Amino acid sequence: MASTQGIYSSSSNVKTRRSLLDAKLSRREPSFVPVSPACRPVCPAKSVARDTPPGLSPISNSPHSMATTPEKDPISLWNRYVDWLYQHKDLGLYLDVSRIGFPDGFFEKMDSKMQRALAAMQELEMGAIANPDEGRMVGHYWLRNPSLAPNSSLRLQIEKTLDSVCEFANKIISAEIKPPSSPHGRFTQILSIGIGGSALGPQFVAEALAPDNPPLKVRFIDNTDPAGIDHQIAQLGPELASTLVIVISKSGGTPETRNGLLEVQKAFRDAGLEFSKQGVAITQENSLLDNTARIERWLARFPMFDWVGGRTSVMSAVGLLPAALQGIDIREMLVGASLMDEANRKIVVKNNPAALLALCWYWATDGVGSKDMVVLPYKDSLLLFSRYLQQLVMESLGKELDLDGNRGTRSALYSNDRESITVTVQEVNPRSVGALIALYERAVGLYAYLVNINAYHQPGVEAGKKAAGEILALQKRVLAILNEARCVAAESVLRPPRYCFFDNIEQKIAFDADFQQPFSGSDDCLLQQRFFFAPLLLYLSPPSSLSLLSIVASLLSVSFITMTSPTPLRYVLMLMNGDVSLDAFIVSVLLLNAESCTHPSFSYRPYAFPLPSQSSLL
Ligand SMILES: O=P(O)(O)OC[C@H]1O[C@H](O)[C@H](O)[C@@H](O)[C@@H]1O
Repeated sequence: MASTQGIYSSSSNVKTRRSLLDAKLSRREPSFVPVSPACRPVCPAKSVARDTPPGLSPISNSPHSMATTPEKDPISLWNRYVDWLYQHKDLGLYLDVSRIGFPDGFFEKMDSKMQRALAAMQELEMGAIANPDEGRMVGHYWLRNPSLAPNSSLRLQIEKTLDSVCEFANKIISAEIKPPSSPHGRFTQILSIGIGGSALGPQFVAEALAPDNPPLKVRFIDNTDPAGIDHQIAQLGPELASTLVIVISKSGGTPETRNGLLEVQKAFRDAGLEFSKQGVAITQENSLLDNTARIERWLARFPMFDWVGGRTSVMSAVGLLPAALQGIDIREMLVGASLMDEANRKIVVKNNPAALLALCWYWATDGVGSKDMVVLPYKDSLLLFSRYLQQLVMESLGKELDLDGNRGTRSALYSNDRESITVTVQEVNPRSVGALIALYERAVGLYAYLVNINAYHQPGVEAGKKAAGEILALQKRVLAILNEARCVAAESVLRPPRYCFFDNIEQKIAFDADFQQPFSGSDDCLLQQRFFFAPLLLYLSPPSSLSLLSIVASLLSVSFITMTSPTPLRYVLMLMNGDVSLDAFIVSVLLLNAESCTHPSFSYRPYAFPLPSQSSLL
């Protein structure tokens, strides 16, 4: 038996307990998933869901109660459990919503809204343009039942891709396709490079379902942190020669993924290996990645369809290929998801687990996302389900991620008036994992309809990627200036100079004062060209903005900044590199007349550092 629990906590309440709970949490790491729809206040002035319809009594005995106090009497609670328990016998899946405090009549009150949501879902499944921003259909449900695809060409695409995934995986596992220079004579490792929707699904499936000794072991590069990438490559060591590198990117142009690819390709070159003989791309046709893979003649390419969103792509080649290579029965996963989809089409809410979940979310969060959802997997192998759900819910329902903590048994939670939902599967196997994924995908879709938002478009994602392009260009210009200074300095002294001054840096790089640094902290997007010269003190003059400073910080991979006080309008910002000790400051940046230090990218703390004059340093 394996359970996962969704618990609802009001943000402020949970926040105060965060540090305590953070310390206690270990393997059963919860994820906090806001279910707030975008563009709505998090704290509602007035509850939408809790308006008890005329003639209905809230659960609490007190007529003045908000009906938020869950049922406490054990017999009533038992009756509630018996009344509401949803069971899917073929899937061995149980959904218990009895500890959500909705009153009698709530489901009836919501029925017309839910019926509209179900009808919209039906249209979506029939091929409606559910993502109007991009003029796209939304078809992840067809992936597990191609006969539902709105036309035969889409159906064939799905079936052909599934067949080719299975065929390729079999050939790799049986060593019919092998790496050119591996002493093992076959592929033994997978290195998957991708981020967000192109990483979390495959990671979850691997953690949940991979056998102890899979035919190929999988590793992931899912961030642009150079240390993390180096670590993965170092761990592979000589096995790089028998590693299948799968690069996953729907758009084919995500900078983080590209950085990972460039670093891995460099490792292949350094080891005298030919990357193209071991590289596989999963991406949309004609994307940058697709074209690169085609021109460089990589080992294989698999399509990602424009009608599948990244966060719901785990049943496409994105999730299926890595899973099949680990010996996971992907057809069973698809069967599980398809059976769950069938259940989720039922119009009687009590018989429809996704509708039940969506309505409970609606109730628990007042229909305006007034609480955060905490997901606690009670089974280690489902640990990553919470991370997977974070992205699914966060990107679909569009609120920033909030981290908080609550832990305890269900009854402890309940006695503290925490509402919760428990999903239980009899066994964690491909079928039940497929079903879990399908359950939440649909619940998110239905909930989005209930709160009147579109779960399928992604405003901000493309804008974010564009902004990333701008910052990369700016970083290059800053880097050129820093490197120029390094060359000049290197001519005059044998060891790296301790202090450096940069005049007119903003003019030199044509820095736009309004530029908003879209990333925080130490994103390092220029792995290939890292600035390796590290002066002790770096002066920027004239006054530079904190956005510019943050770019310098990212180039130097610094992890935090401190600020001197109390000199008004005069700041020394200490940038400290994570891998040096406190007394070995890598660089500090002197900003004169800097703007107010309230930039959200950094945390500041007073640091008693004497502000030296330039002459005393030289
Ligand atoms: O698959 P890609 O196009 O490389 O995108 C990977 C990921 O990029 C960002 O993180 C987006 O927020 C995600 O929605 C997306 O899944």
